[in-house]
Amino acid sequence: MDNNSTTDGQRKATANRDSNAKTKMRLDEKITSVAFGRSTKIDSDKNAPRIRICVLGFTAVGKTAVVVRYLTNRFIGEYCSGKDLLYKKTIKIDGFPSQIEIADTSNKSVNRVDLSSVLISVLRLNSITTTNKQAHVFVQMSILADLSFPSVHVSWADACIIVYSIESSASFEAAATMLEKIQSIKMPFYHPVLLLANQKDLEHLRQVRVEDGQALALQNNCHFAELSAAEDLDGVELTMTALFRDVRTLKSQRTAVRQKKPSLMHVTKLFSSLIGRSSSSSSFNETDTEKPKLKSSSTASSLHTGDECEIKVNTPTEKEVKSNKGIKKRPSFSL
Ligand SMILES: Nc1nc2c(ncn2[C@@H]2O[C@H](COP(=O)(O)OP(=O)(O)OP(=O)(O)O)[C@@H](O)[C@H]2O)c(=O)[nH]1
Repeated sequence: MDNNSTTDGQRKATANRDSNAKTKMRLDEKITSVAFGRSTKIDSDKNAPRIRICVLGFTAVGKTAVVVRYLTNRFIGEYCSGKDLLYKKTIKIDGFPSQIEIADTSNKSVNRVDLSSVLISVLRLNSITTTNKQAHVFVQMSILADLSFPSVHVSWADACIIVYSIESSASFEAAATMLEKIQSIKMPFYHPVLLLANQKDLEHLRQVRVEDGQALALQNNCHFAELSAAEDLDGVELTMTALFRDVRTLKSQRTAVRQKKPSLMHVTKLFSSLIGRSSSSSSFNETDTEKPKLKSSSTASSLHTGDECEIKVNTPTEKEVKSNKGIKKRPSFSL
């Protein structure tokens, strides 16, 4: 009995030490990791563009292993998972700093719906005939499967990395479904996705051919790489950097387009000046050369106050009219 409790105590102490070591590993090299959704100060260049990545995939395919490998250059073997984590680091891409934020999602996350408990309540609620019950459960299951999908993380991200393992065809099928869901969330915009086949070192256990991965990536217009987080440090580095570069280029292109887009103010001004010009040209053909100015003034004021100010400078106010200020006086003749 005593022996057992001592062993338990020792096991707990070892587990604590291990988890502390893992946390330490995550926090060095200026990497911050927090629960997804919490805000932290980033110890970095605030002007550097931000790149947000969401890593998702089937259970135990090496999502955390890939992220930690990229951020720390290390492969540890066992990772404390079970919750969604957000890693932050400032890196240089082609010599320019970028703030990288990587959301590492976990299928065991307590933040998302606890599938088993919801499923049990669904089954309890079903007091109908067996056939109907089966159909019902099937529908509920598909809804629940959707609830487990990290839609919030995907919407938040600029790009996604879907990880599967070459030794698990189930993880490959899950990756295909996730790809579809991402496209449906991000439509109609192009959203960079990296389809990452991990655990390449387990060649003898391979279930997914490299051609199948390539074909799926091609069908969905996304990046593809097959590597091993355990053995291929350069591969992880190059693949991730290529994705970040793609995101950065895309973001700067979108910003440029947004800046070029005429603002509402611009459009209104343009419109009012066009209306002003057209009305003035039509009235210009009439008789009085002074009239267009007055007409354009009234049209502009109803459309845009900015133009009104400009034009009013030349238009005498009621007060000015009364005091005869601002009106060209006719030369007076005295007999
Ligand atoms: N052989 C080999 N094992 C790997 C590789 N990448 C990860 N693993 C192992 O796969 C297991 C799962 O790795 P994790 O990184 O925790 O996987 P995960 O997808 O984050 O897991 P969940 O968040 O629990 O879904 C661990 O035991 C890792 O050591 C790899 O490239 N090769």
